Amino acid sequence: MAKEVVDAMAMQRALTRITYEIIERNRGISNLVLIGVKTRGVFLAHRIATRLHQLEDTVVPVGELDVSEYRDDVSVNIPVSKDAISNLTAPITDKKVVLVDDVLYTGRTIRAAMDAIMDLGRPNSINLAVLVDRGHRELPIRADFVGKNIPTAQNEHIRVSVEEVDQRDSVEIVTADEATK
Ligand SMILES: O=P(O)(O)OC[C@H]1O[C@H](OP(=O)(O)OP(=O)(O)O)[C@H](O)[C@@H]1O
Ligand SMILES: O=c1cc[nH]c(=O)[nH]1
Repeated sequence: MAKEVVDAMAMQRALTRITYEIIERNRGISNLVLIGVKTRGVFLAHRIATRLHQLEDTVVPVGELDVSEYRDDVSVNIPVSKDAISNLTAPITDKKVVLVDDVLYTGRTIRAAMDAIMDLGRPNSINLAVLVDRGHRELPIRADFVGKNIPTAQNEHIRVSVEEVDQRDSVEIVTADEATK
């Protein structure tokens, strides 16, 4: 059975709060680049960029990162490469990078994401924004901006749905069995 823990309004509010926190933490948004982790992190990054544009009247670039082949727990461990990042035209050296993902769990995806970014150049800083932190980290990684902390059991799964691909915005806790359906 799925239990909704964040509805569409709450997701919008969380993304708006994260946007304000990004502006505050960076004392503005000059030199900022957002990098969304596929799949749903990319859509969340674009939503944050839209809010940044509305609030600061500045277009912040959004890169798209696909680390699915590069995580260290898949059977073939291919070294992460800068080619995993698309849509970015300007160099990221000296930029303040904010990585955006929907769920932070073991931290392995974010570790792979940081490898890909460091392969591209030397950013001034990398911060992490996630919609949900569900705990159970296996690496020393934490998020700087969190939409909602949702304590979970190992055998549960967080399912994030976004309008752009799932025709609705929500966060649900589902059983591991349901997650594979
Ligand atoms: O902290 P971790 O243990 O790495 O888990 C978090 C990652 O898992 C999910 O991606 P998934 O691999 O399911 O791909 P998807 O986003 O395309 O569904 C989620 O979107 C995060 O990227
Ligand atoms: O619960 C989880 C764990 C990893 N990735 C998800 O999307 N949900």
